[in-house]
Amino acid sequence: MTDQPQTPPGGNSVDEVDQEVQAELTRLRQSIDNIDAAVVHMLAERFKATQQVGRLKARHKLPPADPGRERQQIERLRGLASEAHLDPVFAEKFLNFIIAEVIRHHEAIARS
Ligand SMILES: O=C(O)C(=O)C[C@]1(C(=O)O)C=C[C@@H](O)C=C1
Repeated sequence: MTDQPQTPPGGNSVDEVDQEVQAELTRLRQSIDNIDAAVVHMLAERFKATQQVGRLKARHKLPPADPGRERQQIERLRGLASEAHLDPVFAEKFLNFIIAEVIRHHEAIARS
């Protein structure tokens, strides 16, 4: 990730690019950093909510996973992604990745 060469073969080094290009890159990266921070904060809030779901499920001996609910979420998210011009396949993979982690947490709560 960070060990990529700074200068591709035949390309410009970071020092060589025009100052305007550098300024544009810096501006865009600031925006990316803000978005990444928002994603982290939103994920933290989501995990706070799912931890509560995990405790509720454990207390009432409900199974950690709910495949029916997941199907609904995936359908909904794929629709939202398409409307937002985001690849729905990526959106589905992303949601599945998060849900797999949530199920792992639910299982740990149920065992504890
Ligand atoms: O809604 C639930 O029942 C949850 O446990 C939350 C959640 C999710 O992360 O959205 C996680 C696991 C389930 O399979 C479905 C959804």
